[in-house]
Amino acid sequence: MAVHDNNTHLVLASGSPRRKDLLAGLKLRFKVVPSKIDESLMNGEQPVDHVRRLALEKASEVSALFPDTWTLGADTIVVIDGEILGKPADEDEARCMLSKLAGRTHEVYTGYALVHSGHPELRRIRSVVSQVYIRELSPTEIADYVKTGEPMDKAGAYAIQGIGSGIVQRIQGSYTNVVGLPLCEVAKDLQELGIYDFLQNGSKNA
Ligand SMILES: Cc1cn([C@H]2C[C@H](O)[C@@H](COP(=O)(O)OP(=O)(O)OP(=O)(O)O)O2)c(=O)[nH]c1=O
Repeated sequence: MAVHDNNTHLVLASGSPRRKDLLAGLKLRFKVVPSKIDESLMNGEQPVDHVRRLALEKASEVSALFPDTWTLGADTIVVIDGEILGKPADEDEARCMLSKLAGRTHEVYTGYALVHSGHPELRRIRSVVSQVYIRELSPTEIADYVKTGEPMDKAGAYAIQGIGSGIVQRIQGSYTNVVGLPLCEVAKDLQELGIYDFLQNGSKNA
């Protein structure tokens, strides 16, 4: 069954510069089209269900615009004591999130969905979890970090790939999953779907 042709590319359904940078690292041919879905939590929704649902909604919304094309959507959250932390609404919330995370281990979940507009039965929806330990932080350290602005568009109010690398003491699991896209798992899925080499090399393998 042919699920690609010479014009095939991947669409990344995301406005996250981190996801774009991560995917670019795989040297795949892709274009970026952000989704506009509502990312609210549903009552009683578990972390895994939440990230998988949002990843699928993001991918599906954008996929509808691109016939016969693969689309990738993703969603990342931080979870501590069963509480889901998304992106902080303001600096107060960012300080509050960082106080909860300081001196503790938390989980980072990223869900991702790969959907093909012409072959809905081929879709893949997965989630990956990593553990992150953030060192003890004084209120002044938290306030200073929030003032940098970096926490504001990041789940859990920190960026492991940025200034936040100075407060992450250790992680267990996938690093790219924490940044926003588990590349090893995504690459494996693209390989299993038979499009990884094609997306890297263009028509060479078509
Ligand atoms: C924990 C963590 C999250 N993040 C980012 C990744 C995501 O961009 C963001 C989580 O928000 P998301 O809602 O997953 O993504 P987004 O709104 O930025 O982009 P889109 O929905 O269009 O795909 O947090 C980091 O950059 N570094 C980190 O260490």
